[in-house]
Amino acid sequence: MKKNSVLIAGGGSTYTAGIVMMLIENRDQFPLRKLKFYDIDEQRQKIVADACAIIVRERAPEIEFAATCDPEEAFTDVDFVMAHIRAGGLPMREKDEKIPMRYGVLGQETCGPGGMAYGMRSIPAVIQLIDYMEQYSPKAWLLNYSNPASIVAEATRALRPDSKIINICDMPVAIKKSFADILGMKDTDIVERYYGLNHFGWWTELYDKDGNDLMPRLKNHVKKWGYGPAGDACGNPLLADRSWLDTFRKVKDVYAVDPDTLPNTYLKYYLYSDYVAAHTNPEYTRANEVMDGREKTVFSECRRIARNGTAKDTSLESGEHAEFIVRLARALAYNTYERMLLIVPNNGAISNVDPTAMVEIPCIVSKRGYEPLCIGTIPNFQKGMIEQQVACEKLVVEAYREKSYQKLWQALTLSKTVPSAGVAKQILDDLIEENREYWPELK
Ligand SMILES: NC(=O)c1ccc[n+]([C@@H]2O[C@H](COP(=O)([O-])OP(=O)(O)OC[C@H]3O[C@@H](n4cnc5c(N)ncnc54)[C@H](O)[C@@H]3O)[C@@H](O)[C@H]2O)c1
Ligand SMILES: O=P(O)(O)OC[C@H]1O[C@H](O[C@H]2[C@H](O)[C@@H](O)[C@@H](O)O[C@@H]2CO)[C@H](O)[C@@H](O)[C@@H]1O
Ligand SMILES: [Mn+2]
Repeated sequence: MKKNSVLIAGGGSTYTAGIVMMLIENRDQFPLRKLKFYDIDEQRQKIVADACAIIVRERAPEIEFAATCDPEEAFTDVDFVMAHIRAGGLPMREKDEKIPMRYGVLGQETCGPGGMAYGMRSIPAVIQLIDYMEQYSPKAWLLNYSNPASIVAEATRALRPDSKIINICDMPVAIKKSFADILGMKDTDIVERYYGLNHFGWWTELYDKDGNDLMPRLKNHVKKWGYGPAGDACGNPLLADRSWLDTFRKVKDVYAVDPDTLPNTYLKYYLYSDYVAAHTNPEYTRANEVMDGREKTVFSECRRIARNGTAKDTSLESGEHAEFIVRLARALAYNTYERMLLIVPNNGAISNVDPTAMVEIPCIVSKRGYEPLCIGTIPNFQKGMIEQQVACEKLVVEAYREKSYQKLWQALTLSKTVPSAGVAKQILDDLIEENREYWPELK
């Protein structure tokens, strides 16, 4: 079996250690020869890298490990780049979330004005990663988690159409784990049909390996509990965070709008934007929760490992985020023909949606890349929502390319989360002020 060289871009991410654990645990199926980290923040990356160097040394000493901020060293001799960078870091996420709330509009990492602001920062950063990869390892694949994945995907389609990049999201995988918990099954035994945009999609069919329909049982549960557990019992670590449990519960109301399908949790931001805005503390948003929670937990554990010189008793662990990206790399490297949800050019897969939209749909993955499955015609409700959202995302990318204030204003105005062009303009003007370091100067 050929051994792989993997580069994790965004080495200082709170998710990096989880991916390292997953790569080590799965090296019989996806063998590694080299593992490198790349980041623009040397100090932040060092916290994670010092711990991961110990983990690799103790558990898989045959893997050559390095962490660097030098693009040439990072991107040379690489088979896969796994990217999860956050342009502007968590402090800018906090601004994305808080600025729209000044005007009564919800603030979210990937949805609405906050998502668009983040998109304007992420586009050049992810394009830069592609260019480094193509310069130093032109045969490599870039598997990208960096958000907002929809806008990033549209930008890569428009600006680097021939590049070997696949944009992905772990939300459907995480939701599928909830389906499995609800049904008392393994998630790998559930087959799905799903379509939409990133953080904006619907399941139309879920069945088991014998072809039995799982939708009726799931719908009965969702009507009462959303995607949360029945009652208070909960073994899912994600739902230990109150805000995630609320989101999983709110699916009950999102589902009620279209009981023929099961929705992605993120649709609450579009269908219940007033409720979300009214139920968010404008002084303490999700970015604050993450800085006080996941970031502190992961970094203090990394520092503890480095201090003790061992990771034998570590609490660091991998989850579905790591599992999904490693499975994707394995399918590309070893031709497994695995069926996975990817964000890809529509190209007719959803026949009544713009062929140039970047859609999230099931694909078959092999050494030759991905082959999307055909979805066919979708109903007017989903079609209308998708078209509005695709227009927003395309306008953000056009605004970035043309440095156009007008187009970014149109993008914000068109978002289902924003009540008027006047409010859109106020939010945009504040976002421009706070993003001067990251956005092109708009004309
Ligand atoms: N697609 C998905 O479903 C999914 C799931 C989880 C997380 N994410 C995304 O993963 C990313 C990381 O999340 P996090 O909470 O760990 O963030 P984080 O801020 O903890 O880590 C991101 C890292 O990226 C680095 N970085 C920023 N700009 C960079 C650049 N231009 N080049 C190289 N490195 C750069 C930062 O220095 C930081 O160390 C975010 O974009 C988040 O939205 C996506
Ligand atoms: O608010 P955050 O930073 O905790 O989460 C934002 C991300 O949420 C989704 O990712 C989930 C993921 O689905 C789950 O499997 C687990 O890994 O937790 C993640 C959240 O921490 C979403 O898909 C991402 O795009 C968001 O960045
Ligand atoms: Mn996602």
